[in-house]
Amino acid sequence: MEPVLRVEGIGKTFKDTRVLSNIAFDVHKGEIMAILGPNGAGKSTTIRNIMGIMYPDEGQIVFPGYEGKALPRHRIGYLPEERGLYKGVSVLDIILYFAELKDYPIKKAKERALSYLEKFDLKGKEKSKVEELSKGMAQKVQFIASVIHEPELLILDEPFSGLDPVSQDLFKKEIRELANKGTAILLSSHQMNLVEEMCDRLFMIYKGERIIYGKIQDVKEQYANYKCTLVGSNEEASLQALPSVTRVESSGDKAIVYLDHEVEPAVWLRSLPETVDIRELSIARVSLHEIFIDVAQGKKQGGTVHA
Ligand SMILES: Nc1ncnc2c1ncn2[C@@H]1O[C@H](COP(=O)(O)OP(=O)(O)OP(=O)(O)O)[C@@H](O)[C@H]1O
Repeated sequence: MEPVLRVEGIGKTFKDTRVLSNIAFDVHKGEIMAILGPNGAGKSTTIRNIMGIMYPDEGQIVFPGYEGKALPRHRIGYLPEERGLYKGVSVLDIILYFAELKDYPIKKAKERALSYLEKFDLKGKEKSKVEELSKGMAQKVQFIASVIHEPELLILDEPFSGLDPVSQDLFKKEIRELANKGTAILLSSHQMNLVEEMCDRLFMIYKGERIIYGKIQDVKEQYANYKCTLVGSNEEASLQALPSVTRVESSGDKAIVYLDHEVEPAVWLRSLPETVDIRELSIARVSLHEIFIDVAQGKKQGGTVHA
């Protein structure tokens, strides 16, 4: 796959605090690549280095299609973490202003803006001033402004923060459609469960360092053991004593039984003794969030998984 952006071993220190160490990943055409990590992990600092808002102390940012040339800003769309649009300007004018900044044809931009406003439930708001919009509406307008010029690379810093679930779904759908049309997308989030279903690859960062990098499916296969959620009257100790159980978390009649990496769910189910009381049972892989907690707490070794 064609990389549109290559981050090569960047490091950054503020005063005497090291906030990024040897961060390296690619973003390919047509994929959604997520930088995931908790607050303060270094996601925005990584993005600001890519955008040339600040410069890395070590390593470099490379746009392989533009070898040796300056950052191709007109080919990049950027939704910064700090939201903010000129408040006194109308919705349509602000979007067209962004299109003009990127040298995008205004007539085409206007058509695209109107179609996006309709898609995002903002039809009729073209002439409203930004200050008259709700926070979520303003965020939709800022998103439109970041994609109006059909960027090759789209960088979204925490695109879902502050959105209600319906708007989150709208954004998720739109981001997926853009990737399907070939846009390379890099998005950052600390809401792992939200991006779990939509990203193709991920880079998990913790305290400025990579802890996992790879395809979402490979990460899940390598790190995500199965867990069995069980409702029934069972003693925690008796569940803990079952074969291939690594740990049990129980609350009342509900228990989550975490299984060894090697376990085949069907084989494990057949091995359960008749003494286990089962009123409800489901088996699923643990979530990215749980993988992250385990790796960050040193319970599992992180690394690159067929990146
Ligand atoms: N300009 C700066 N000067 C000094 N320290 C900074 C600066 N910018 C960021 N940092 C520090 O770098 C670290 C990483 O911050 P960053 O904003 O990249 O995290 P993040 O992963 O985006 O977090 P969040 O999810 O909270 O937005 C933090 O410890 C932060 O305090």
